Amino acid sequence: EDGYDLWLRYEQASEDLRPDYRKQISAIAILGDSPTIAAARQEMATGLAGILDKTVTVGTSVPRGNTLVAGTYDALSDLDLDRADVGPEGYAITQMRRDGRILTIIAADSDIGVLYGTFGLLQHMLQGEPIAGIDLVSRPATQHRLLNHWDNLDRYVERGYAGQSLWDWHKLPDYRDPRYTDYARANAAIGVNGTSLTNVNANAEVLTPQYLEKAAPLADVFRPYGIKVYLTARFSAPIEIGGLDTADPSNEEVQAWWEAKAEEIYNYIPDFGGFLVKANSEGQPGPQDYDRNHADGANMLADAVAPHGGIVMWRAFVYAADETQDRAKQAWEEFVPFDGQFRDNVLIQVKNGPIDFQPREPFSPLFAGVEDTKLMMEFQITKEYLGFATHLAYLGTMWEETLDAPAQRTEEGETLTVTDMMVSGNDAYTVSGMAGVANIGTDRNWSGSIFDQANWYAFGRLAWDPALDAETVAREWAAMTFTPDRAFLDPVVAMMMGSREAVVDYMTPLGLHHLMDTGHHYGPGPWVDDLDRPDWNPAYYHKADEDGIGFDRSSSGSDAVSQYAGFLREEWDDPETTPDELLLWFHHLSWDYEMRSGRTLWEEIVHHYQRGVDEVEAMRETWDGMAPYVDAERHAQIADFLAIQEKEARWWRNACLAYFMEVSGRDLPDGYEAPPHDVDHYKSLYFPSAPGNG
Ligand SMILES: CO[C@H]1[C@H](O)[C@@H](O)[C@H](O)O[C@@H]1C(=O)O
Repeated sequence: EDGYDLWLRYEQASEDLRPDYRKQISAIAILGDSPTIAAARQEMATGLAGILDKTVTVGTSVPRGNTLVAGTYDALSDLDLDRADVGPEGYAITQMRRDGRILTIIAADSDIGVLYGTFGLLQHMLQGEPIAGIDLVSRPATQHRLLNHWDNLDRYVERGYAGQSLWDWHKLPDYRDPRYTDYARANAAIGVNGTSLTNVNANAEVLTPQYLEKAAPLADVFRPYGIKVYLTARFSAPIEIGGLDTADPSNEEVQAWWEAKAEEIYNYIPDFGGFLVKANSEGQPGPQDYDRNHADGANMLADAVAPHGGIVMWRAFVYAADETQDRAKQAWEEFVPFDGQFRDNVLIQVKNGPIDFQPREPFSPLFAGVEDTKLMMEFQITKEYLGFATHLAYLGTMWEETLDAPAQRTEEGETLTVTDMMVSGNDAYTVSGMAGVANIGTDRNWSGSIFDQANWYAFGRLAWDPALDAETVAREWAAMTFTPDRAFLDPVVAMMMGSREAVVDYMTPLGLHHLMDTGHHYGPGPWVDDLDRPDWNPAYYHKADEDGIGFDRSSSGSDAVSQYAGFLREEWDDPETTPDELLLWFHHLSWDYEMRSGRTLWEEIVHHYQRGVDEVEAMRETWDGMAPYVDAERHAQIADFLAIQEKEARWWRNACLAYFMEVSGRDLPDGYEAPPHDVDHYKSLYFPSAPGNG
């Protein structure tokens, strides 16, 4: 057991369920004849053979007996079904009795809906649910559900902790690694329908014929699984590979170059999804280099792909040239003035928080800042700031917290969440999307650790249905990855549900952020204060001195709080009403500030760092007790990684506390163990061979 099969392990159903499943599914047919239907047939055969533990053939016409039958409503017209409102990608699964036999029916409007429904039924069974009387409809809430790979053409993955890039450009186009198919299956199983193959720190080369020829077979492999290929567009490509001397979006030659380039790409990949762009951020070229704005840049690319049905995802992760202003405010300031000026096929892709994928941030104020601009969520599945692949941190809770956060109030007093803002508009489905920065590489288990697979899974599920709760998703995943046995699921799901908060506690509690060491972003570095840009330094973010700690973003500080809706501005402007979780994000407070708990701020900080370590100890204990339910190989790897996590949770706790003790001149309150070393020791540690550096 090496984790390769992800959520597609198709273990046989329990003794309680198997006889009944077998009785209700004595014959199987999937009607239709596209490559997508063929993929559904193949998946159904493989899946049911495992679950029912018998040889399974999937026919192409409705057989006799208790039958499972799948197809589009058109293909199933003989059955005269009531059509459910499943939309272009959704499906319905129902049961009915006909002529004394049981029919289990998967129906959809499209072939891809049939494939999603196939996965849906298999997953239902893998999660240990009965199928008698099954009656469900599932359709995605968002239209574009994409993985973003930060993969370089030399197969190095930026912030990747799971080996090399899957895309073997050297052997493409001639060799189509079977792994590409498994990647497509795993993604289709969770509803992901797009993949951007290359790093947002883009290399223009990928747009040359040499690479397009290699990207085309990837698109061919993914197509039956409903997955479109996207590429990152380097804004200066017209200069680098086009021989022009400018990339100015108002220049007609530049526009014509992109139009021709789009045309060329669509010749290789007829259903190419479009471009993902990082511009004017961290040294990437962009329209501002020519005194143009984000809308000018995005619209030029949007016009080039529009005739072919493509979209542009333009990232809002920007760094303003003015490095003295609060970085948390920058995206809002660069995008809100252009609200309403972006083309219809442009989505602005916004990181969940205003800074950068920290263990906890408030949601990005952009989500409530624009009215006539389509926004899409960007989550980071790869755990750049949450312990890479070794630390167990289930991110479903973090994403749920963002998606469900109240963001705006209507005139009628109705509260709208971030999800509401993201999918708002007349036809939410057609104007919305979610992107996840992939954690996938060539490691046998794909994600660098078994539990990191849960984050890939949760991303897909929440992109499909942002209203799902994180616990349900964790349960689904754990049941399919290990066992639906409740004696395993209850403790393990509880462990997953608390895991991200443990990381917050031992890394950056109470609204602290960006305390990691520079470059690798793995270990603690709160003392770092000498990097070129002020806003690269942890010291810029925590502002700890002998009097207090925290970043004042209230109306008397940077006033970032005013980028939020009135009801939030009011709540967060005052430390007394700001929730503890965001306290030091918005306020600079004295070490003696009295917390709701009755502790002083200093005591509270210490309490959280300790709690984080305790929590990881408890996770190890939980996992030790799970040995009877998990194969030895996976159990041991997870146990080893938890041991690493505990060691490093202590490292974070001790290093941060030693540093804060030094700047504040305080000792630890009674009952807490002092860090074994002073801060100089932690400063002198360095982290060798960190993967994933930018
Ligand atoms: C791709 O660059 C990344 C960079 O490695 C990462 O450290 C930062 O968090 O975010 C950047 C971004 O999101 O563009």
